[in-house]
Amino acid sequence: MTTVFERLKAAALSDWNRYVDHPFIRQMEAGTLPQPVFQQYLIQDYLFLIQYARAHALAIYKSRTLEDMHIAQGGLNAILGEMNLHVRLCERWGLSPAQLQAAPEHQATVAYTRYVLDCGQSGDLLDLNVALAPCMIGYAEIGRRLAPALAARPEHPYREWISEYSGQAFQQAAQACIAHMDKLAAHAMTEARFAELTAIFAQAARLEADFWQMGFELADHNA
Ligand SMILES: Cc1ncc(CO)c(N)n1
Repeated sequence: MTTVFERLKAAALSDWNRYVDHPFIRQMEAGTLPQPVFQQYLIQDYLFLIQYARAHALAIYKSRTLEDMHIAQGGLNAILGEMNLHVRLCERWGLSPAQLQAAPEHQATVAYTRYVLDCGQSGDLLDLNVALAPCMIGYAEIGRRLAPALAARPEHPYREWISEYSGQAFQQAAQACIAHMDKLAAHAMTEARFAELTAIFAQAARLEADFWQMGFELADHNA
């Protein structure tokens, strides 16, 4: 059976591909991504995850059943766990969590996180899950794609990042997200609704591509 996620991805394929196949990802895979670009990205991603955790918490609030609440809680836990990666890597560069939190949010971070939060505030749990989906499922797809680069190169500079997203915990969180969208759509999906959801999904995918691009811009700016 085709999942709602597969239908959304097919309907927004060019935006999806610009996100998961961005030069940032290609350079990361090859190990040629400049370190300052990665650092700027990761600092913004820490700020992103704080807001993104709020969006998962909003999904708990938007849940009308305990079952949905538990699923949303699983998503929240995955995000809070993911931030350990950011703290660990940034610590090595001499940045404490307090310093990370004090960094100014870039427009791309503000745009993406507040867009997702607004989808949840103005819409229902399905709208919110579709807005959250490119993040969870896209990073899992990227993790799987980049994992073979680690086997080929034991000293890969982006080993920890790739391991995080290709790892079982994150892969499972992405699978849960796919299954949850199917469950919610079984109650609420019409063809008109699908068109609206595609617009949300495509917008979030474009905001993801802008997020990668921001790393290059900030590194250029600070050079
Ligand atoms: C921008 C962005 N999208 C998705 C993820 C995966 O949680 C992340 N950490 N950051």
